[in-house]
Amino acid sequence: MKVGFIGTGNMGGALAHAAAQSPAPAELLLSNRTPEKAQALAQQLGATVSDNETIAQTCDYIFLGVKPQMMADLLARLQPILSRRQEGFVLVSMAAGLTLQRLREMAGLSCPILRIMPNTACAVGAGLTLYVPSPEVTEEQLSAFLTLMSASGRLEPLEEHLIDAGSAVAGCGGAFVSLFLEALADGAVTCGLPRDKARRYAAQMVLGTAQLALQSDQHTATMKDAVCSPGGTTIAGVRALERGGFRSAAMEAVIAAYEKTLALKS
Ligand SMILES: NC(=O)C1=CN([C@@H]2O[C@H](COP(=O)(O)OP(=O)(O)OC[C@H]3O[C@@H](n4cnc5c(N)ncnc54)[C@H](OP(=O)(O)O)[C@@H]3O)[C@@H](O)[C@H]2O)C=CC1
Ligand SMILES: O=C(O)[C@@H]1CCC=N1
Repeated sequence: MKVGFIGTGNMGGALAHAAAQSPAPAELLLSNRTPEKAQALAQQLGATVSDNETIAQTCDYIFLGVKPQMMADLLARLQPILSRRQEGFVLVSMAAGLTLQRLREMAGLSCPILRIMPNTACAVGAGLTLYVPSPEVTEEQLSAFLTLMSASGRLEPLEEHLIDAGSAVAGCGGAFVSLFLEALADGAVTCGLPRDKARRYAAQMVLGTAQLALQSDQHTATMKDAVCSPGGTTIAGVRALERGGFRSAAMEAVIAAYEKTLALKS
């Protein structure tokens, strides 16, 4: 199987990392506007540097890793090549906000398309990828895609009308949590902890808390109560977060990301 990545930036690159770890080895072709980026990644992954046209002509799965605003131009350029092939390939779009219908219009084709919403943790096997296949995607194509991406972390099907809301938390949330990690580390550094320890402790604690939330049936409110001793240290910190509008800020971040995703459609 041949798998091509057009656009090997933050997200395309992370998915290429995952594809390189697939239990069903595939030949990986990488193309990027700035070729040095594709070259560096190809060296790391044992992949081949290619170009958009070759990928469109030869690959079974064509990952489109460009910004949503660049997708129309890219697909218009690929359209003559893809229309000559007619079948035997799947377009995989990771672009925020672009619906299957919009992608079909841009490609000028009713070919198999997988609309996915991954996150950057796919690079280390701890990602979450939401996906919605177009009706043209066969069971075999979907199954091969899921195997190809199985080293990326969890893969979950989602109805298309929910994918923008899912994207606001699963796709964008990594940036919000990174800010939180940075702030936690800054707090600990202010209290005298060396920077490397502060960063590591914060990341390990967030990882562990997320695992506890996923693996136990506890509500997060119960998890919070279990850390807060009456009259103790944690509740003093919780009070400070509430004073700063922490929960409201986190909600607003997700809602703002969702609203911006909707704006990308227009
Ligand atoms: N970053 C994330 O966490 C997530 C991103 N996404 C989606 O992934 C897509 C890419 O985002 P992201 O990786 O962050 O963006 P980046 O800017 O990091 O990557 C985009 C890449 O596409 C390359 N590129 C642009 N035009 C072309 C072209 N015509 N041919 C080949 N390569 C091209 C760019 O090259 P150059 O090196 O020259 O800039 C760049 O490396 C977006 O659609 C976004 O919505 C989805 C989920 C999460
Ligand atoms: O910021 C963005 O537009 C992309 C989409 C989801 C996460 N990052």
